[in-house]
Amino acid sequence: MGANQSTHITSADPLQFASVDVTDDPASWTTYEYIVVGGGSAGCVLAARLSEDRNATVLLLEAGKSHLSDVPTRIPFGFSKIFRTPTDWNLYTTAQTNLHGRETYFPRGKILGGTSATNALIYHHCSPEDFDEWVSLGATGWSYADLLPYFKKSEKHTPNTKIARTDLSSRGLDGAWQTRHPSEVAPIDGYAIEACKNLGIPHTEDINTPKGTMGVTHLTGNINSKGQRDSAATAYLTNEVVSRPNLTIATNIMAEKVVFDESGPTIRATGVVVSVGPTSPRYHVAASREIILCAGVVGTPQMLMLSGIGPVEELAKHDIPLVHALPSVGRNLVDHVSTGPLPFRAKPGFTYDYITNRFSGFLALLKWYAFGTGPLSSMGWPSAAFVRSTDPSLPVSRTGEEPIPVTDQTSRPGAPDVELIWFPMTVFDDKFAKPPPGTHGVTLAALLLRPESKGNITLRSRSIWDAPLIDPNCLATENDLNILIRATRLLMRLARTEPLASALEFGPHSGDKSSPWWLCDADPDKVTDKELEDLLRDNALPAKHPVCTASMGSFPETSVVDAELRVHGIDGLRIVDASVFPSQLSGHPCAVIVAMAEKAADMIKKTRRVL
Ligand SMILES: Cc1cc2nc3c(=O)[nH]c(=O)nc-3n(C[C@H](O)[C@H](O)[C@H](O)COP(=O)(O)OP(=O)(O)OC[C@H]3O[C@@H](n4cnc5c(N)ncnc54)[C@H](O)[C@@H]3O)c2cc1C
Repeated sequence: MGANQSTHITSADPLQFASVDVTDDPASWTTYEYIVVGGGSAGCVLAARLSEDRNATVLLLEAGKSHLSDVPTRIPFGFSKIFRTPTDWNLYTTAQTNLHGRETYFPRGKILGGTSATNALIYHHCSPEDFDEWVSLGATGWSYADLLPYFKKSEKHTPNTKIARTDLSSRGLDGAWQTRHPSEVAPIDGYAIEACKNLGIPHTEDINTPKGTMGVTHLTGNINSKGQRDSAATAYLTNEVVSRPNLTIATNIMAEKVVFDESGPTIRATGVVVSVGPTSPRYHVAASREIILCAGVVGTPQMLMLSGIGPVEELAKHDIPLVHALPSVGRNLVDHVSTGPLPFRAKPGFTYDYITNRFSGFLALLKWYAFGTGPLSSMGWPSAAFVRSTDPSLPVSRTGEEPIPVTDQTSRPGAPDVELIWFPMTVFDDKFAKPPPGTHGVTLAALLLRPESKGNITLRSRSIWDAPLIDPNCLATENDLNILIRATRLLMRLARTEPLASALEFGPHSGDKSSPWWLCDADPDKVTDKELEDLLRDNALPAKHPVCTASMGSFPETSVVDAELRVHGIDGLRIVDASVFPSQLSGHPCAVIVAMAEKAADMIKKTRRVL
């Protein structure tokens, strides 16, 4: 099937859209104007927007399967059930020196919709101040004011004043991507919110406004009117979009590398090599205007390096011919760091632990399927508190003692560096293992939102089929560790604040660190900072928000793309995904990535009109 034929979603037969690798002459390859690599959170937006112009032919390449008729990704509360399945890339970090050498799980979605189809559904603009920092780092045109129209363009928000008064002047009401509060949350949620208020954390009705993100809030999620997840694929790849004759969507296809025309005065990206397995034939497909990499924070730098763009020494290590040296490719990996799950015992009736019982779980599934309601329509983290670890009003130390020293890492004084969250079930590890029958609990966690520590993505081999080495370098600085120690003690205080305290059950303070409940029972005035440090080194995890591995900036020595998201020194190649963030946001990144893709689509369309 060629570029001009009617298409829907094709799977695993590159001959339907690409040319067999019989010649090096791109003129003989199947040609599209735009090739979008990676049908994830950003890629779906770009494919949909660029193909609005019926004269533009667009090919979307996705390594994972189609989202159509995939049920697990539709269940809002069930995202952890996707972990380590074929819908996930099954990635792990390298041994983390500062986490007692642990290799931690690093989930990423492998399906149309990408990680927006497998994440925790939290819709967040993040802090307006974060984007001021972006501008100061060379990302001209990416201030919060610049992005707000695209947040609005992408969102279709349905308010629910019974839960919170969202600020409709800052929210999109007729965009593609649905957001709303879940119709049901576990009772423990209200207790945690009230406890936050009693602890001195202000209540914020809507954190997605120019006023910023501080305070405790009911989160909005990407949930549709049927209580199902709305991913970038379900939102943007509608039946109308998928049936456009100028759009080809190819799934179960790996994009291996970009190829270039180096014969002219500038280097131009001309095509992509694809395959369906490590030993399958290679196929070529050409782009007459642009190739847009949307393969995510891991896939994009891996592809760039395999294509010959990256740090000279890294390419040389794998005998990859250098096309263009860009030392920042794969560098500057920053992820939020979570305390990891910290379970606290709850009294019966407050949590969703009962759905781990097979019969109750089945009833919950039926309820969700038939009515779109019940626990499975809820979000894992339906509310959260955004705070500053340096806030002198918050109890982050033992009574009467100075808190462990930290220096401020926030983007600006109005932005947070810590997020407190609560999951209405007992989780003993990141596998979300089933707790023993009869267990009732809430799992608390804190996220370090502005780590100083930076890691990198490097190549394991010169094959795209070998996952690259992922080193987020968690807790590499003392300051990162100390902020998380303050946050952990704050969580302990929150648990012992009414009315949450009355919904939980505490045992006597004990030194038994082998018990999963030791932090629950530990007295926040007795536990030492050293004990909390040991806990974090044993329990902390990258918080699944990695960014910056092909960052935006003005200089090729320190960044990979310019403010128009064009790869420095290469014509016809852009990057649109989490890898281009100039710095880490103090919040959840998916809404920003979708808004960024909306803005990028406008930029690309404008170029097309000019040419
Ligand atoms: C468990 C979890 C929970 C999270 N919760 C939230 C949350 O609640 N809110 C929030 O805002 N963020 C959350 N995030 C983070 C957020 O979802 C991601 O940062 C975001 O979706 C990344 O978007 P992206 O476009 O950069 O990449 P992705 O959405 O991951 O898209 C990349 C796509 O490229 C494809 N791909 C990769 N390599 C290739 C290749 N070589 N050839 C072809 N295709 C390829 C992938 O299969 C994927 O579809 C969470 C993440 C995880 C893992």
